[in-house]
Amino acid sequence: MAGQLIREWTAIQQFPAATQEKLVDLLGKLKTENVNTLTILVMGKGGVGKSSTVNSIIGERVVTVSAFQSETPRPVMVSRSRSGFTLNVIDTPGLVEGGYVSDQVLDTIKSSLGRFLLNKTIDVLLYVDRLDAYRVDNMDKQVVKAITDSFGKEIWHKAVVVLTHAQLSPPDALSYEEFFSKRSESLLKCVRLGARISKKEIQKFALPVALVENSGRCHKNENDEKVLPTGTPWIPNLVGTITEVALNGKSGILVDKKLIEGPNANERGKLFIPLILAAQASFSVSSILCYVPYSN
Ligand SMILES: Nc1nc2c(ncn2[C@@H]2O[C@H](COP(=O)(O)OP(=O)(O)OP(=O)(O)O)[C@@H](O)[C@H]2O)c(=O)[nH]1
Repeated sequence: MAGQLIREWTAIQQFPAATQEKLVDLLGKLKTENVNTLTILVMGKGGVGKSSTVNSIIGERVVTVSAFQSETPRPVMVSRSRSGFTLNVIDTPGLVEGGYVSDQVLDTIKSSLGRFLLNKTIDVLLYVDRLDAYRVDNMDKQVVKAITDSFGKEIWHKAVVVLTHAQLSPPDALSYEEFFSKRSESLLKCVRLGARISKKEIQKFALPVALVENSGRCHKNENDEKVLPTGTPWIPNLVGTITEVALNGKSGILVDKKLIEGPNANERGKLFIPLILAAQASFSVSSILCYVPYSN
């Protein structure tokens, strides 16, 4: 991991004792399965809580959070180690710019992954959105499609759908559970469409959903752990889901030249050859026509 600074994961001690205990158990589970490094890629639209979630997982403010577009240069990889175990979390910019999925942002993400992780794997994708959004539209499908086109359909084997702003009071007469299941079902439907997961394949792609409440005003239980309205402490729950996905037997996504440059990079290059040759030819012709020989 060229030039990547790996710090000791001291912020784990900032978590309440009950959370620390569960996290240490989960890291132990990974280590018994010979997983000594876990690399998590965080992606989604802008303003959905990607950076806040990264900070919540690490337990300190490692990336800037802003109500407006963040000014911290991203992608950024934060690495922490603890008792021989290394956690890498990669925060990325929002994938939508000016109402469209930005190819430029995707290219920047891929080239940064080349710097951070060449020939290593992405073990888990956190696909982040908000629980308190009431609509799923074509843009959501386009974002998932763009991720699928760049990383392959297999990335959804390693995905957790993360819904932030989880401490909400549902509208109308819906219970929290009903609201959650409606929102997550419509988002999962959209992810399956964008990822081209057919009805036959639904069983193969588990797509677990984890709830997150990054706000400092998140309710706490008697052990001082941040809890969801259902009473579940969400940090160990999220890390538990990440651990299950990491150990689900499917391969991680290898960051190789093909992924960084795109599967058809050579083909795309070939398409441009006739254009380049034509431009060169017209340049030579115009140079000849413009050449006025010097005469005495
Ligand atoms: N109440 C609440 N606010 C949140 C939560 N997560 C993020 N926010 C707020 O939402 C805003 C955007 O959060 P970020 O973490 O910067 O979101 P992002 O997806 O990284 O945004 P971009 O930088 O635009 O890509 C900030 O004002 C956060 O404080 C959450 O779970 N609950």
